[in-house]
Formats: sequence, structure tokens, C-alpha cells
Amino acid sequence: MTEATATSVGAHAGPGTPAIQLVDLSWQVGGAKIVRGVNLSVAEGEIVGVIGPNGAGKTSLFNLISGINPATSGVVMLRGTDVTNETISRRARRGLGRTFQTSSLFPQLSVLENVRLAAQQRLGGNLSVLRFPRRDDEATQEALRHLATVRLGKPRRLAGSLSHGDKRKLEIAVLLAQEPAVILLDEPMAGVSSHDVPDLTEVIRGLHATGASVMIVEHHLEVVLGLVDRVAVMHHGELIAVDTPEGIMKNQAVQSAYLGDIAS
Ligand SMILES: Nc1ncnc2c1ncn2[C@@H]1O[C@H](COP(=O)(O)OP(=O)(O)OP(=O)(O)O)[C@@H](O)[C@H]1O
Repeated sequence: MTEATATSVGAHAGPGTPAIQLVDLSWQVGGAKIVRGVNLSVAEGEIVGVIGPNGAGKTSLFNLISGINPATSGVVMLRGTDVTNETISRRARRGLGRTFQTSSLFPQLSVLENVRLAAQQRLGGNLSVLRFPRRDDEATQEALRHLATVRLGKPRRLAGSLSHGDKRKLEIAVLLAQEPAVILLDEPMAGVSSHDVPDLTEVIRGLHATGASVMIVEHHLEVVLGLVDRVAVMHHGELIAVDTPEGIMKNQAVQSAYLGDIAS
């Protein structure tokens, strides 16, 4: 275990139980060690960015937290409960929500229906797709509220016809309809035009207002450094540093391993 990872366990948990706690978490495929002994705590309401070069293991780490892949060793704690051996859906029921690098929307359904279906699922009613849903329907009202939160109008537009930036907003609205306490965002700026980046950044910042804890994997470093409370840097499957954005920018090990080109 590196010094950076050893000191990060619990040291930044903040008051109360951490939203996420990873203890010596590893994932191996065949002989390849993809995630190596990661220790990290994310406090309630905190936003933590995960950065690192292509292939560093960021998405693999998210897959271990959300249960897509089982850990080879180590522990995943979600809001004080050991979920290491739990299924994806069980972790989701405990309040873990996630977006993916590739879109998980229904492109042939309207913007409103995409969010409304997620709200219906949480409310426990029968799932039904309505071309013209009643505005006083509970799931519809929730969906409209979440669309307002992510600043997305256009409720009748087909999801598939939206710009990348609006699709990302819609994915976040779908996530909010599940009322997650802990949110994992995997490259929310991927494919988004530079024009739409500031608006989407503010939407992600607004997730804070819901009280959710957020982990965000993002290649867009300016976005991450301007958005998060702390940054975790992955390199070859290991966490090589966990610090404030300012601390990360000054960190020699990070600069030589990863940030050299933007720090010079
Ligand atoms: N199911 C798998 N089987 C074998 N190797 C895998 C598997 N999933 C990921 N890998 C490998 O693990 C390494 C880390 O991949 P991962 O996608 O987690 O990196 P990343 O940091 O998210 O990269 P990127 O920034 O490019 O998305 C890569 O070398 C990848 O090829």
C-alpha cells in the first residue's frame, strides 16, 4: 500500500459515517491487476473527482463500487454497510446511483417519459409509457421537478434527438428520479461540446443541493479541479494521491506521473 493510500483511509471521512469507504480494494482479471489496494473515504455530501490517464482503472473502480464486477479482495462500504458481496440492484436499493460512459437512455421515448419511468419504478407503481401523461400524475410531477433541477426543458422531445450535453442532463435527471444518496458519474462531459460544458458543470454542482455524495470520473481536468472537494489520482490501478484540487496541482508525484503536461 502506498503512503497516499494508507493515509486516506478514514482520515478524510468527516463527521459521521462515510458515504463510501473502500478498504484495500483490488480487482484482478487473469494475471492482470487492474485495481490495486485502493483505500478511500468519501464523506456525506462530498464531491470527489477521480482522475488518471487512460487505462488507469477509474471505470474499473466504479464497477467495483456499483457491483458490476466483484472485488478480488478488499471491502466496499456504502453508508456504513459492507456491500462487497451484494448485487448491483441491492446496492442501488441502498441508495447508490450511477451514470455510464455510454448512454443508458431510451432514445425512442420522450425526455419526460425517460425520467417518468425511473420515478414510477421508485414509487413502485406499474410501469407504463404514456404519450401524453397527465400532469397531476405523481411520477410526472416528480419527473418535471427533476428536469427543472437539471435545467432541461423540451419534455416532449425524443431523447435520441437531444445534443450530447442535453443527453447527459437527462441521464442525471433519470438518476435523480431514483433519489440516490450516493452518485457515481462516469465521464459526464464525454462528447459534450465546449459550449455546453459550463452549464452541465453547474448542474453537477447542483447535485450537492440534493444532499447526495458524488464521485466523478472525468478527463476534463479544469472541470474536475473547479468542481470537487477532493481529487483522487489513479495510476496503473493504484491511488497515488488524494488531496484538495490545490494540493493535487502542487503534488510532485502527480505532476510527474500524470499532470506534467498541464502543470508546466
Ligand atoms: N473486463 C476486463 N477484462 C480485462 N481487462 C479489463 C477489463 N476491464 C478493464 N480492463 C483493463 O483494465 C485497465 C483499466 O481499464 P479502465 O476502463 O478501468 O480504465 P480507465 O481509467 O477508466 O480508462 P479510460 O479513462 O480510458 O476510460 C485497462 O487496461 C483495461 O483494458
